[in-house]
Amino acid sequence: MSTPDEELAARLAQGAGHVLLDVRAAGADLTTAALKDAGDAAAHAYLVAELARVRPDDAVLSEEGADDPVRLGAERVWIVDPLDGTREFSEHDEDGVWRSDWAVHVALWQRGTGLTAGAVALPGRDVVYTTDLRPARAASSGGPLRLAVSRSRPPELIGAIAALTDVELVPMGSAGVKAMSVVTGECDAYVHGGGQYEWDSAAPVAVARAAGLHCSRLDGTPLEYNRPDPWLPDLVVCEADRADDLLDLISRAMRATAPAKENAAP
Ligand SMILES: Nc1ncnc2c1ncn2[C@@H]1O[C@H](COP(=O)(O)O)[C@@H](OP(=O)(O)O)[C@H]1O
Ligand SMILES: [Mg+2]
Repeated sequence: MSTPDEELAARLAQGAGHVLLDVRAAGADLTTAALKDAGDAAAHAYLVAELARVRPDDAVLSEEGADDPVRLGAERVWIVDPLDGTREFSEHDEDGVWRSDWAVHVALWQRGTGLTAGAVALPGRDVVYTTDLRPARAASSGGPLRLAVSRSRPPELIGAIAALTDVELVPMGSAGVKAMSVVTGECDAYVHGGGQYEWDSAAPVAVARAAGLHCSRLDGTPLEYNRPDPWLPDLVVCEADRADDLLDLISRAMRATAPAKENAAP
């Protein structure tokens, strides 16, 4: 049974997704930059208006809004990324079809509990993943470790992991899409380092945790949300029973990249 907050998260993520599909359909004549801006702005406006209407007492932290410090004293904070994978939203694939690896993230953080509800919509694929809906997860292939990685800026760490073990890199846009690829079993893990913000991972982590997956910082420490500085630069999402092995592999890969950094020219 889903809670009212879970139902709301799903409805808002789906609603913002419809707004984004409309923006893209109407924006054929826009430049890529203008299309990205229009999508970010329209999805943000929809989300904050709906939250103000149905949850007027809750605070909001959105990638596209000014950060209101009232959230730091709030009991309930909606952490939203109106358009994650903005770049992919504005691009076509090699067949000339609009790319579908972008997402809308809606998560609820509550004081003392952390992330309590969340939804990740993939509007280009007409699917919404939520904290109360557990899709059947395809079994692990047993082959190389299938890693979901950024298609535009794969972290340096990924190369170091690939040097230590047999991996299959699966490039795609959007943190939400990558995390959901682990939820469905398309990939074994999503490993990210080098930079991100709370809104990039809050809803994906809420959904992945509800699906029984391990989610943490790369050093295994907890992901914490609604911090004064929303910078949350790294994370790993993977099957719970391979978390220890993967965290050990990440630790060795990080040690392998560290000397190169120390010796690098300033
Ligand atoms: N090094 C970095 N610094 C800041 N944000 C980053 C980042 N690497 C990835 N991200 C953000 O994480 C999301 C997924 O990126 P990617 O598809 O490359 O994995 C994107 O969010 P937005 O599209 O909402 O900006 C992107 O901006
Ligand atoms: Mg994002």
